[in-house]
Amino acid sequence: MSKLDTLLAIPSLDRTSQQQMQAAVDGKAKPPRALGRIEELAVQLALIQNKPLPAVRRPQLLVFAGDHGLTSSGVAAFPSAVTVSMVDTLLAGRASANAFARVVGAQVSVIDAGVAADLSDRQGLIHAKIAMGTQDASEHPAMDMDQAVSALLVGASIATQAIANGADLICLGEMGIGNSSAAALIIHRLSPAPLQSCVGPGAGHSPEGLAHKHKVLAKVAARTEATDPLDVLAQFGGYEIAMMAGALLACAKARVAVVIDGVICSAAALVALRLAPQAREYCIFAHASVEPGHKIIMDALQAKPLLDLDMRVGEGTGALLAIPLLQAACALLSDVADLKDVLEASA
Ligand SMILES: O=C(O)c1ccc[n+]([C@@H]2O[C@H](COP(=O)([O-])O)[C@@H](O)[C@H]2O)c1
Ligand SMILES: Cc1cc2nc[nH]c2cc1C
Repeated sequence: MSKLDTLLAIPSLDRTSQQQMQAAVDGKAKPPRALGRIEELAVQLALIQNKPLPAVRRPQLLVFAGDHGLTSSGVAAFPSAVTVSMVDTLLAGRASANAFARVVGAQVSVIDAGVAADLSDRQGLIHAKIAMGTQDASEHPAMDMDQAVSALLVGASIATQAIANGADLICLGEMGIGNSSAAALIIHRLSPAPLQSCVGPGAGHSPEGLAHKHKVLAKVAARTEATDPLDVLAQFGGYEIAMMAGALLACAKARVAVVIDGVICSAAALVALRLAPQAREYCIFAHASVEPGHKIIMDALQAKPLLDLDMRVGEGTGALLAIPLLQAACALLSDVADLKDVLEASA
């Protein structure tokens, strides 16, 4: 069995105790189903962790960073060099994700998946660079198959390590100028939906800039008819997307819940779940990105994000904001009285 086959051999979520967990939630001191989706999360976490009292005490955010050769075709409003600057900002604890992580008590790790700069001198960075950014996908596949598979496996081993170090919840996030283009192409091929409906302004675009992005991405899409998930990943990139997909699969394998951020992270989830659909039940979709491709993924995966805050930053910001909801779901099971005791006391 290849390493990839081993990673993809994920057992389906064991639902043996589902009725029992549902009964525990139903028996809490509240009107039936009155805590709505928090109740669903409680059951999901109990099944994932295989414990009647699941807990989220050591959440960990993994922010994967990578650059995209396609930016040389002018698909992004910001220059590629912003990827390095934001990696430095994340390392300095000054990005939105760091601020939110402090609020919710999460640890943050930043990973160089494929930034187009030598970052070997950066302290505190996880050095996992596969290449100095992807190839320009308008001319060539963004990466070759070996690079795509390596990135999946490296992402998986980073998540596995975080879990071995004690993380009981993994949040995924990314940073990469140009990666909304890679995400749009992946969504188009794997959902599948017309390319035009998958393309949005990304980190920001003038109407003219967005029209140019549509044109370039149509040319990229016309270069290949790939629909196989691994092939699509290799054709369109990028390294941070591949590593997030691998990390998601490793979480499912380790029975750890994994929180999915915005549109780029969700595109990585789409790749992972096309490769191993059983991993779906370990995923928590945190928030509805305003980027149009996000809703297409949610529909394709029959997922409903927890939050809708008009966000589109990335970095794992939305995933972090879902942590208190997950902790509330755990507290429902551990801290709330039983309805029968309340009713007996009132009799
Ligand atoms: O998370 C999202 O839904 C999201 C939506 C649009 C843009 N982003 C962020 O913006 C960057 C990609 O945008 P772009 O325009 O450079 O392709 C990348 O660093 C992402 O983290 C993130
Ligand atoms: C400033 C900036 C911060 C980001 N964080 C994630 N993606 C980003 C894109 C930009 C442009």
